[in-house]
Amino acid sequence: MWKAIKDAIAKVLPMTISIHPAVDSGVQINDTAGFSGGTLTCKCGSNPVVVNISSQTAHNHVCGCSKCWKPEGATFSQIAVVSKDNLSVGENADKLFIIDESAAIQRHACRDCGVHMYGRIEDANHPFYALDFVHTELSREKGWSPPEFAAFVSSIIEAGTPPEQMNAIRERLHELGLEPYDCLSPPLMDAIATHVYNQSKAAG
Ligand SMILES: N[C@@H](CCC(=O)N[C@@H](CS)C(=O)NCC(=O)O)C(=O)O
Ligand SMILES: [Zn+2]
Ligand SMILES: [Zn+2]
Repeated sequence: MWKAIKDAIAKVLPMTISIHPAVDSGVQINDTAGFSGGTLTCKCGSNPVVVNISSQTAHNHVCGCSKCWKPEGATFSQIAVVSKDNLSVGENADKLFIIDESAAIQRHACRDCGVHMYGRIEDANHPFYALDFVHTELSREKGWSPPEFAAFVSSIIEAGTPPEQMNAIRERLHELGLEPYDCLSPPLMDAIATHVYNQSKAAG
């Protein structure tokens, strides 16, 4: 329903493209100084899942892939990382289930509202092992690190965005200061490649 309305509007008014509610009116530059975490709450009206995070996040970005959780009507998700040692489930952990146990990122979602509360990498050989992926928009606290770039932009086509809208969407991302990439940002891709090189060197 939302998607049909959004597509119809985008056809006549391309500038109304919604990237994500957290950035659609401009990326919020919060006061991040001294910020050391907060709580994420799922969308359930009663017995919500609560996740505690005891650090600032890193590498916040918007992601266009089909696997990351997006709020209703959004084209992208917003996602950042924290060390798994700084994340714990505070309430209603029994409501969480893993969306896809075979995925690199094990996304723990609320079975009642569907929100992904955190995504964990369990494979010790993965470049991002020991990091958890989180959506800080689920928190009421201000001060989380703002999104810095847009990842997996071409992937939004897989979820139904018409390819003809891609120029306008990439332009909008530029305008917001979120450089669009079709995978991750160059520093993150370099970190992955360095990890692969070091692993192959260690293996001889
Ligand atoms: N084109 C694919 C891309 C999926 C993808 O590779 N997503 C990235 C960014 S979240 C990833 O690292 N996925 C690992 C995983 O989902 O476990 C899609 O849209 O589904
Ligand atoms: Zn929920
Ligand atoms: Zn993603």
